[in-house]
Amino acid sequence: MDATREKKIGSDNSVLYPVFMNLRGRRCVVVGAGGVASRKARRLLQAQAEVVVVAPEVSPELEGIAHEVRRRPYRTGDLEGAFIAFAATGSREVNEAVAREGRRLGVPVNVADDPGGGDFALPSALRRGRLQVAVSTGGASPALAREIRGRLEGLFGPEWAGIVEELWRARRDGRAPDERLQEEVSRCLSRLRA
Ligand SMILES: C[C@@]1(CC(=O)O)C2=NC(=C\c3[nH]c(c(CCC(=O)O)c3CC(=O)O)Cc3[nH]c(c(CC(=O)O)c3CCC(=O)O)/C=C3\N/C(=C\2)[C@@H](CCC(=O)O)[C@]3(C)CC(=O)O)/[C@H]1CCC(=O)O
Ligand SMILES: NC(=O)c1ccc[n+]([C@@H]2O[C@H](COP(=O)([O-])OP(=O)(O)OC[C@H]3O[C@@H](n4cnc5c(N)ncnc54)[C@H](O)[C@@H]3O)[C@@H](O)[C@H]2O)c1
Repeated sequence: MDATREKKIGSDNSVLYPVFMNLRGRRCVVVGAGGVASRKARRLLQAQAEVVVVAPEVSPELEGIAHEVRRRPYRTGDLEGAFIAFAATGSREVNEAVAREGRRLGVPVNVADDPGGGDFALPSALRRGRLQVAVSTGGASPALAREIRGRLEGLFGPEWAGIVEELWRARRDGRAPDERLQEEVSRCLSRLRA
């Protein structure tokens, strides 16, 4: 195995590299169609990715999300043309096979049942429009990440979506945020102090 590949999630003191990735129009292959695969596919849809689902049975919800459904077990070749992939079946062997194909093709793979086996892990994230706050424990405790995210939900009200949208518009148009907007940002920031 390639030495750079041996640095696995949680296996040493390195931390995962935090990144917000632009997946718009990118082909993302999701292998599996249970609760975990569906959660991942939902977020891919929000990112406007082109989702390909591979699984023997696919729920109507996933059918609605998927750009393409391959209604059968995974087979080698399914990752061809993928930008990234998700191994989220209930079978360790199948998930490992997906990870192997990813390594061969240079396609990064998220492996749902093995915090040490994947190329990237998903954070627990809250979303208010364009604003996202993401929490990761690097596979140490997904339950803790979810718990922390849950507490942050209460801190960030729905008003943040509008504020960040307005900031985005001003930035896009090359305008400085006006005084009213600046005051609103300050008010919301001061409410974040616990
Ligand atoms: C954050 C979140 C994002 C997402 O997936 O969207 C996420 N897991 C979430 C939920 C969740 N995970 C688990 C349960 C059921 C039990 C429980 O509650 O503990 C639930 C609850 C549920 O499913 O409701 C158990 C679990 N998770 C992993 C394993 C494998 C292992 O550790 O061996 C097992 C044991 C499986 C088993 O034995 O059955 C692995 C991973 N899970 C990760 C992310 C990555 C590390 C993130 C980090 O540590 O920061 C990583 C490494 C890979 C990845 O998937 O990227 C999402 C919360 C979303 C939210 O609600 O905000
Ligand atoms: N990362 C996480 O957040 C997290 C959370 C909970 C559980 N898990 C792990 O994720 C995995 C999936 O969990 P789940 O609750 O979605 O399971 P599930 O049993 O609901 O779903 C498994 C899916 O895999 C599909 N599948 C089985 N064999 C396949 C094959 N050969 N090719 C393609 N698809 C196949 C099934 O059709 C089904 O859709 C489990 O291994 C579990 O340990 C991960």
